[in-house]
Amino acid sequence: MKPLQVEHVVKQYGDKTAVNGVSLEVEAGEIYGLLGANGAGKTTTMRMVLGLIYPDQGRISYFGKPYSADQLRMMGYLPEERGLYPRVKVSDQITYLAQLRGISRRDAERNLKRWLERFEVPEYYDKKVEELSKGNQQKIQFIASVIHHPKIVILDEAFSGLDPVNVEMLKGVVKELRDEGMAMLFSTHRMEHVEELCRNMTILHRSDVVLQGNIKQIKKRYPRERVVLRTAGEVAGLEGLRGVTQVERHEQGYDIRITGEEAASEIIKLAVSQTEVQRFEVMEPTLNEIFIRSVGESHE
Ligand SMILES: Nc1ncnc2c1ncn2[C@@H]1O[C@H](COP(=O)(O)OP(=O)(O)OP(=O)(O)O)[C@@H](O)[C@H]1O
Repeated sequence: MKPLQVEHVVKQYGDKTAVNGVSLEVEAGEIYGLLGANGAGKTTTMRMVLGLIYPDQGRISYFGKPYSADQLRMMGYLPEERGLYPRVKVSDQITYLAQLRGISRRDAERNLKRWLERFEVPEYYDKKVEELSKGNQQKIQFIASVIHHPKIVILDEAFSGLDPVNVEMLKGVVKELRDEGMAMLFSTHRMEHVEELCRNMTILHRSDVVLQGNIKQIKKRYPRERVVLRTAGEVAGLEGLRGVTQVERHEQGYDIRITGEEAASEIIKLAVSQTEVQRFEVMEPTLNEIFIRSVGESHE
């Protein structure tokens, strides 16, 4: 049984369709990317998955069953708008939330201590939330979403407000939870995080699914139109080659836009005839490029 199955869900607010027939499945041990421009329908989809709002049409199942209070206990949610009480002590707040999700106070305290150690901030146990920096509050909010060992977790912009060191730390934790079998629905505007963490994704645009599937396979469907060339010296005449549309010169070499892979072999021939080539690579499109393209295409 899949932890999470969303089938053709539709949600309307008055005559505005916020989500128009979205289907997706998240496996155990998978981080699933949910992407889309502002207003695309991501939050509405996540709220339906959480049972906070009901779909007008379609179905959502959790390990093959419809929504119930038991399902709520096996879910965790990191909302984009953080919602901790500033004046309440971290330990009181998190153990309270954990108890609401069905675990004993003793287990909650033990789990919290373990999590604070994992995040290298054990001293926060007795601190009030308002005493912590924004990034450190974010760690506490993350702990709140996983303290009860949920089987399905929804992470909305999990890394926002964190410095690069803390982003890496939280990424490490997210990967560990994935490897332990958690199913995660991961929504973000940061494509590089999706690229690194997710196997499958859905891109929504104006309430519709515009692109969906395995990220590696999706990338293979798009042409390779960028060449990275690193050389010891100058290469003259790149702009004049057939199929080359743009040449950017950098300290270490060139980034070149091409219309097809034939142009790539002309580039390497020209470069080796003039200087030492240190790196030559015809790049796959980035997820960022694919996102802009698919959202752009659906605009048209
Ligand atoms: N409670 C509501 N009442 C009316 N319209 C709503 C409501 N919630 C969302 N919408 C509309 O539904 C559409 C989808 O909104 P949603 O919040 O799901 O987008 P999103 O993808 O999460 O956007 P963002 O990236 O900006 O958070 C938007 O046009 C929004 O204005």
